[in-house]
Amino acid sequence: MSQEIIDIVQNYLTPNIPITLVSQGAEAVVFTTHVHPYLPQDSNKTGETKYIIKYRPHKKYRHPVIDQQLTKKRTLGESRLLAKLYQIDGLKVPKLIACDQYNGCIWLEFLGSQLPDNNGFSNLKHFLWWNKADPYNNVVKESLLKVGQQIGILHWNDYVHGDLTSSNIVMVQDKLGVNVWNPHLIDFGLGGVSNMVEDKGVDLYVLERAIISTHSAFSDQYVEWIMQGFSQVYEQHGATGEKKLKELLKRFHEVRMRGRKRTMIG
Ligand SMILES: Nc1ncnc2c1ncn2[C@@H]1O[C@H](COP(=O)(O)OP(=O)(O)OP(=O)(O)O)[C@@H](O)[C@H]1O
Repeated sequence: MSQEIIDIVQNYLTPNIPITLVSQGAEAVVFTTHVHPYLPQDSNKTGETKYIIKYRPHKKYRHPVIDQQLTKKRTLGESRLLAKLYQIDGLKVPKLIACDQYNGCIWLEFLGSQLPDNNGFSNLKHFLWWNKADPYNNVVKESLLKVGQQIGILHWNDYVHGDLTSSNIVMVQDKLGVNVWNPHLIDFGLGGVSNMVEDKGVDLYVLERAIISTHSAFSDQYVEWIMQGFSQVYEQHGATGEKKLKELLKRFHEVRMRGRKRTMIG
């Protein structure tokens, strides 16, 4: 990780906003902080509340003007999308707190927690690993049904994720029950509006591949539960929902077949 990028972000934020590095992806560098971008400092006296700062660094290989335009477009695009998704009934995504498109920065609500016994951050991938000793327990089943419902709500509203891996689903423990986990969808950098069954089928396929690659022994059952939850959302919408679901499942199957053929041929 380049210290240069951390210094740029720290310099931009000023030393009043201490940051901790979380990850460096292809697109963005992600930090946490305990300081809210515009509320008074004492609004987080206990220091319990954390925020995410997602920063899109300058890409040296791009022309500076194009780079600035792209950064602005992508930062604003992800922020607008998140703001819209946050308003959809039942859909769980992080709350957008602030957006500085000129500096490529988004502030978000921090979701999730560390899993017990050093099992890592509570994304779906780690959550399933954490449960591997009893892989089909009821908490896993209920959680995967809810994962499917989240994707169902997203797709039913004609939005797609674009990078639906098990790391981009964060499991948030319910305040009222230690065994209740509510999946939230994060990282909408490649997301957008789409009513195309192809885009939705690809979302489902990407998640299926992610689960097969990390939890192959249990993936059939896991994907079945996710698809059960997904289908429930469509079935709630009567004949129209059933019809759309049928088309979508057909395309998901086709995307899967194409993927298998590609893997076989190489
Ligand atoms: N709202 C959030 N709450 C908690 N953790 C988050 C949040 N947003 C991002 N993260 C953490 O930061 C990581 C990277 O975030 P994100 O996926 O949005 O960035 P990215 O650069 O697109 O990543 P990648 O290229 O790896 O997909 C996530 O996997 C997650 O661990």
